[in-house]
Amino acid sequence: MINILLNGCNGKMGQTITQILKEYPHIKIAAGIDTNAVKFKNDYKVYNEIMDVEETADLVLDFSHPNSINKIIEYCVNKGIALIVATTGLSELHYEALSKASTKIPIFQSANMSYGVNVTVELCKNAAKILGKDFDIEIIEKHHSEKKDAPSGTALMIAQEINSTLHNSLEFIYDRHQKGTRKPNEIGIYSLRGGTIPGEHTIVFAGKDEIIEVKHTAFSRKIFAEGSIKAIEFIVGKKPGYYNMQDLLKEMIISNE
Ligand SMILES: NC(=O)c1ccc[n+]([C@@H]2O[C@H](COP(=O)([O-])OP(=O)(O)OC[C@H]3O[C@@H](n4cnc5c(N)ncnc54)[C@H](O)[C@@H]3O)[C@@H](O)[C@H]2O)c1
Ligand SMILES: O=C(O)C1=N[C@H](C(=O)O)CCC1
Repeated sequence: MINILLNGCNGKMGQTITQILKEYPHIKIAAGIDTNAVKFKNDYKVYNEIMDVEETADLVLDFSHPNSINKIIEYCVNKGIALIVATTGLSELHYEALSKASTKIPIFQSANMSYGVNVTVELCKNAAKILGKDFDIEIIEKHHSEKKDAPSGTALMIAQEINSTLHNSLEFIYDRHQKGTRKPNEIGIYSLRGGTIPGEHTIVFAGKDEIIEVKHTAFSRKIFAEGSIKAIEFIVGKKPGYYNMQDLLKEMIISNE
């Protein structure tokens, strides 16, 4: 049995995970944490504050807000348990804190828990290696109207991965208003917000007289929850370190061979 603490349990992802975990008897939510005391029919106790949690657990799964990162890092390091961070909108300081903590505990961080998006990243990196010099690359992301951060963590992750294959030569542009003509070393990242869109990312490779688009569409939040379950199974028993979806996929490929 794997026992988890679910940070942000009363949010959209917290509730999606609560529902999906009912189909996985080997993973139990020992307790939830949420600053919003709204009463859902959770079959686990919900705390306002992680430091007050009395239940023991193997790890913390976080789908909340960047304002809780420092506290959950402190909690996991003190307890010597693993941490999975799916929250987006993190700052450089948050990443530094996660990296420091990963010398003591296993940390899994991914702006997108779906397999599909992580395969999309690989496709785009390969395309960028071949087309990067001659094609202009731009990213368009669409999400629901309640999303707090922009651009999405996924769009930033895709841009960073593409940039790393192009020797970090790209300048990130988030807004073209009054910017003038596009420069060849730019990568544009644009956000649309509306309705209940669970998530859509389109990566455009625009060349002379031709265009390639790589697009991933999430039809529901279930894909992020299913990926989180794989991340839970992956991180349990791991040595301290900083892990991500690529590590999980590599392990899956090896076990499938
Ligand atoms: N990595 C992924 O695959 C993935 C997928 C979906 C969403 N997300 C990210 O997960 C986060 C949550 O998304 P959501 O759609 O569930 O948002 P949401 O706003 O519906 O839920 C967030 C929940 O966190 C709670 N919360 C806020 N501050 C908190 C704190 N300090 N401590 C504990 N709880 C706190 C809120 O009360 C709320 O219930 C966002 O950052 C989002 O971008 C990541
Ligand atoms: O609904 C959200 O919020 C999502 N956030 C992640 C992001 O910022 O990339 C993943 C997709 C859904």
